[in-house]
Amino acid sequence: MRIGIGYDVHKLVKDRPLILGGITIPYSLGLLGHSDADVLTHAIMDALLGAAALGDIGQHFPDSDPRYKGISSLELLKEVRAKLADKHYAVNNLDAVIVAQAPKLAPYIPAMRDNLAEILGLSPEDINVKATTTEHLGFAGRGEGIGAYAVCTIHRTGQN
Ligand SMILES: Nc1ccn([C@@H]2O[C@H](COP(=O)(O)O)[C@@H](O)[C@H]2O)c(=O)n1
Ligand SMILES: C[C@@]1(CO)OP(=O)(O)OP(=O)(O)OC[C@H]1O
Repeated sequence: MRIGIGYDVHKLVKDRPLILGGITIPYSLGLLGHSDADVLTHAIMDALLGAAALGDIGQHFPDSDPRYKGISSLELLKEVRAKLADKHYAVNNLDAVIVAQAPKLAPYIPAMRDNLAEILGLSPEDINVKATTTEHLGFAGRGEGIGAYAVCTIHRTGQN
């Protein structure tokens, strides 16, 4: 059994959609990035890559590469799953926290879990997503950005 951790932050700006776990959430602001800036999925990918000692998403999907401009982070997550499979690793479970003062995310979390589970070939029971405010403290509390943390465990499926 191996564990991994991921953390990411994106800035909230006007005229961008807010996409978390592949779900578009109605809000006046969205996250800025080269991809769709799905900060939750980014933290999860970094946790998975970390567990497999495969570096981080910036190394695999550089933000200088036009192939990734505007890409759905769920597409990148599929690639991360494949990269782990190439090294004979599969995911057991993951847990994540989205740090956002607003909007209220709880109603969207079941759909995020379903999306992530489908792509990772897991049951939604193997995926937990939580949300927290920071009680108006710091960049997230001021509504300047959204952060996400993720941890996961993976196991070997065969000989490396
Ligand atoms: N963007 C958010 C932040 C929090 N929640 C939910 O609200 C509950 C209370 O949050 P605190 O930061 O005051 O602990 C928490 O249980 C979250 O589920 C949310 O839905 N969206
Ligand atoms: C996801 C990638 C894809 O080019 O771009 P961004 O959306 O800017 O996200 P970031 O968290 O900065 O990670 C870098 C890249 O991997």
